[in-house]
Amino acid sequence: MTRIVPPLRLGVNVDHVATVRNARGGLLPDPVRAAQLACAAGADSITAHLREDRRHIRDDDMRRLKDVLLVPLNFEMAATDEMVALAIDLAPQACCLVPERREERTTEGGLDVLGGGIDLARKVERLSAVGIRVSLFVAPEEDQIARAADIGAAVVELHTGAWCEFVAEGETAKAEAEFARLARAARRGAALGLEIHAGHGLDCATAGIIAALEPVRELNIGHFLIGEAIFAGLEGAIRQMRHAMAQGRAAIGTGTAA
Ligand SMILES: CC(=O)[C@@H](O)[C@H](O)COP(=O)(O)O
Ligand SMILES: NCC(=O)COP(=O)(O)O
Repeated sequence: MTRIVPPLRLGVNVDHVATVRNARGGLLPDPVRAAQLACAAGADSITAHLREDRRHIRDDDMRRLKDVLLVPLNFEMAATDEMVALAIDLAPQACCLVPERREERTTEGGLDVLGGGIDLARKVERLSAVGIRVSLFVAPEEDQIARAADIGAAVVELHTGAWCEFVAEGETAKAEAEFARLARAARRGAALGLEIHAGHGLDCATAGIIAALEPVRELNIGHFLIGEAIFAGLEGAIRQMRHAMAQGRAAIGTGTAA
């Protein structure tokens, strides 16, 4: 019997186009132009993280993205009152609530959904009430995922950063243990009715591996693609990524998937 494997979407994160722009001031390179190119190359959605310190994406970038995109915009943001108000005003198709610390170099760890209490639950409710699909960016911890379902999130995005670091450092045993945690978390979330996304630090190799986890429906990838675009162009980088994801997905049901 033929297995119908659900498709895997690619969300392209354009934050680090803005990082390069902001290194010199001015308007170039423009993350909105990168987003349009990414869409032409086959991105299913665009992700942008409006950090509280505006170190890369800025408010005006979010407005312009919302104005021009024909694919869903995934607004990544800290779970603060300021960001919730901005998101409600902008009305993107999706919001991903992430933990944020000013002094961090990049997003460390997952959102503490259990510790977020009623305040986080209310934020999820306010965003959902205006039709925004809410995702919580979490470490692969089953109790956090169960709480995400309890407070009405539609999606969890599993933080793949620790796994990718172990892979890059050649820490094979740690990488295998972390991947097993991701696989368990994905199954548990799907069983609770959550849609499962994954992202952070993925490259073609790791994306190809995680693509073979059937419950995972979307990967959000930025830093690698924007870096690889220097060598292969954005279209070329996205083509390579799509190929890696398709190969990983094709392994499902053949007995060769992880
Ligand atoms: C939450 C997340 O994984 C992405 O937003 C990614 O972190 C890119 O932004 P930073 O590199 O600023 O964390
Ligand atoms: N949510 C993860 C994301 O959008 C991209 O993360 P990265 O590929 O830039 O590390």
